[in-house]
Amino acid sequence: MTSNTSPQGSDDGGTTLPPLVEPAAELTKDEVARYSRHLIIPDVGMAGQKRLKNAKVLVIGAGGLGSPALLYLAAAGVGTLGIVEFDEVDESNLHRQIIHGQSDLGRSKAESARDSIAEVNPFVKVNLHQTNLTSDNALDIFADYDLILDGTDNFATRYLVNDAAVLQGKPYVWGSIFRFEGQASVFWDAYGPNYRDLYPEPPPPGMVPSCAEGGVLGVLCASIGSIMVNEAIKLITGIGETLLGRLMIYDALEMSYRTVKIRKDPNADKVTELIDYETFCGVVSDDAQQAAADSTITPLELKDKFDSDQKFELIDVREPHEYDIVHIEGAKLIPKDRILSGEALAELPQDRQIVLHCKSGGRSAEALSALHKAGFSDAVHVGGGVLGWANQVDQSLPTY
Ligand SMILES: Nc1ncnc2c1ncn2[C@@H]1O[C@H](COP(=O)(O)OP(=O)(O)OP(=O)(O)O)[C@@H](O)[C@H]1O
Repeated sequence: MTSNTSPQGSDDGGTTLPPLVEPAAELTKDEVARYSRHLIIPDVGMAGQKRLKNAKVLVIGAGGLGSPALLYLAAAGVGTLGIVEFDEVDESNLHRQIIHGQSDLGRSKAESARDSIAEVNPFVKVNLHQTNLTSDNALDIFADYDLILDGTDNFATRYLVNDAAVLQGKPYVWGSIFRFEGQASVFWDAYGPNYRDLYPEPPPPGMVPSCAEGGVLGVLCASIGSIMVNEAIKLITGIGETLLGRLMIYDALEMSYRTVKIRKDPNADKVTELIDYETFCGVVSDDAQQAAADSTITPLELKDKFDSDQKFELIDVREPHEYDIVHIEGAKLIPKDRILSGEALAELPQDRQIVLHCKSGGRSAEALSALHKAGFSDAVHVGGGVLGWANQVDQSLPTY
């Protein structure tokens, strides 16, 4: 998912920090052999590798960013890794979530990640937290770790991770990806800015498409995930200059990157407690929720409409390239933004009911709210969208 706004600023260098973790007492003979190419880098050396061994890193999400991050943290010799993940491996994950493979389809992502880590480095202890990270469990889970790495894809979890890290005085490595662009930074309220200094407010619901809606180049996950691990290693060992106070922006199409300064906002409200982040981020806007409350039909009800020869107009509000992947026979494509701007209203028939759908129901709910306001009071949308149709009505269709 991409970021809230385009940050402005100039870069004037990174931040050197004290090592986060004390060194472990010793490395075994096998560990010395395994990490020998690290040990002969003077900046890392025995002390740095022992710090990695003693480090406890919590990774939220074993998806696009979490996959390369977990593999490289494990390979680097981070002694304890925690994984927070509730989801299962889906076929559409495999082009980028390289910690999972074909035989893991349908398995718990957390368990699949644990098994891959054991292959990469059996010296790593892995703790599984097979749950959704929420305001109720975040502080308990974070308590056992030195450093948090956020590999998730939604704003509610990002603000939650930030606030829990602030409350516990812990550093937090953050990354985000969308199509060909990636961003990364380090937040540590005790020494510099936190995520809220960069993005004080979440974007309006529906304004920033997710990777599931907009797509992502698989290899971008490796580029940004490995930069996040690089930051984690520097924080743990105290070497180099971190991205604390800087935002790195990477463009894989242009093959360019830049960093901009992030300033701590002296007037920002202090984080004092965890809140309801779904509401804070308005995952679906109030207007859309209200519009959808009385005007949602199921994919099976849409099929009944087709079967009973009812007069209605089915409008697909996704983007043209999504329509090319899969669409419902008879649906007319009018992308959501053309409805929200009012531009497409004149194209809509007045003599029949309008039925909207998108991929899974979020965008069509936003468009539905606009249609109700424009006077199309009997318009409805299809909960579950084209994915629901493909799962419940026409299983021959592909999903994406
Ligand atoms: N609050 C949360 N707690 C635990 N895991 C989370 C939370 N929010 C997101 N995740 C996980 O973070 C991962 C993010 O991965 P990614 O951005 O590649 O998206 P995805 O959900 O796997 O795929 P897609 O968005 O294409 O369906 C997912 O595996 C998701 O389950």
